[in-house]
Amino acid sequence: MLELGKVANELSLHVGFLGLGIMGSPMAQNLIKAGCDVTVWNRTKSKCDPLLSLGAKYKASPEEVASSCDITFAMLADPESAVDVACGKHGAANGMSPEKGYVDISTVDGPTSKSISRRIKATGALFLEAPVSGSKKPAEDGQLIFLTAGDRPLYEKAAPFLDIMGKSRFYHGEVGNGAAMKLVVNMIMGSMMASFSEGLLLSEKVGLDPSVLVEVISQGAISAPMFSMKGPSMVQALYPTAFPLKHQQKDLRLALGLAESVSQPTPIAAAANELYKVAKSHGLGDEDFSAVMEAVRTKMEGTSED
Ligand SMILES: NC(=O)C1=CN([C@@H]2O[C@H](COP(=O)(O)OP(=O)(O)OC[C@H]3O[C@@H](n4cnc5c(N)ncnc54)[C@H](OP(=O)(O)O)[C@@H]3O)[C@@H](O)[C@H]2O)C=CC1
Ligand SMILES: O=CCCC(=O)O
Repeated sequence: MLELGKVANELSLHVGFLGLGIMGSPMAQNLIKAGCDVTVWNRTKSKCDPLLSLGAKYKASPEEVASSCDITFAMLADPESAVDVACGKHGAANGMSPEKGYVDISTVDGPTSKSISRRIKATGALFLEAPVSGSKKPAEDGQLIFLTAGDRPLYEKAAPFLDIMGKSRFYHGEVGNGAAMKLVVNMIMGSMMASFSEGLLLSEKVGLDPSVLVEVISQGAISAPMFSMKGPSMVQALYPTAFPLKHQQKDLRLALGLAESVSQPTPIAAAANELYKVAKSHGLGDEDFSAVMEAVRTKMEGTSED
C-alpha cells in the first residue's frame, strides 16, 4: 500500500520531455496516456503538435521546460545535441534547481554524460543517465530496457515513469556506466547486423534463397529477434527506419573510443564501423541501420570485379 501511495505521489509530479524524434515521441506519448502531466519541447516545433493534441503542454525552450517541471527527460540525437540542449544558451541547466532532476536518455559517451551531469548538479539538481535498449516498436509498446546510472534518489523518483516507458531497468552506479553498457550493447548489435548482411548477400550469390536463410537462422542457436524482424525486409532491399543508420554509426564510433580508452582491441566492431561509414557516405544515414547491407553489397560487387 505504502509503495502504491509513493508511486501515485510521484506520478503526480510535473514531467518535461525534450526531443521528440523516433524514440522521444512515443515515449512522451506513453507518459501522457498514463495520465502524467507532461510538458514538451522539440527543436522542430511541429513535432510537438501530436503530443499537444493528446494533452501535453508546450514551452518554448529546454530552460522553460526544466524550470516548470520536477523531472525533465531528454532524448536527443547525439553528444553534441545532448550537450547543447542541457548546457547551451536557454538549455535545461538554466532552469534547474535543488529538488529537480534531469534524466538523459540519449545515447552518448561517458565523458559527455559526465560533463552534462556536472553542469546539472552545479545547480543543486540531481542527474541520471538512462539510455535505452529497444527501438521504435518497444518505445511505442512501453517495452524499453533502461540502462541507468547516477543519482540513486533520482533513479527511485523517476522509476514510476521509467516503468511506464519500459519493461525493465538496470542501475549501474556511477555516471558513465549506463552509457558504457549501452555502447557495448550497440557495438555488438552493429557487428551482428553487418555480419547478417554479409550472410544474406552470400547466400543469394551462391544461389540460395535468402528468405530461407532467415527461416533457418530463426530456428537455431544464433536466432535473434533482430534477424527475424529485419530479415524479411532486408531480403527485399527495404529498410524502413526504426533505428537510423547514422545513429548506429555514431554508437560504433563512440564504442571504439570507449574500447581505446582501456586498450581493448575491437577489430570486428572497427570493420563494421567502416561499413556504416560507407553506407552513410552513400546517403543512407536516415535509413534503418539494416541498410548497411547496401554497403556490403557495394563492397562485394567491387571485390568481384577485381
Ligand atoms: N531509434 C532507435 O531505435 C533508438 C535510438 N536510440 C538513441 O536515442 C536517441 C534519439 O534517437 P531517435 O529518436 O531515433 O533519433 P531521431 O533522429 O529521430 O531524433 C533526434 C532528436 O534529437 C533532436 N536534435 C537533433 N539535433 C539537435 C540539436 N542540435 N539541437 C536540439 N535538438 C536536436 C531532434 O530534433 P528535430 O526534430 O528538430 O530534428 C530529435 O528530436 C539517439 O541518441 C539514438 O542513438 C536509442 C535506442 C533506440
Ligand atoms: O540504440 C538503438 C537500439 C535499437 C535496439 O535495441 O533494437
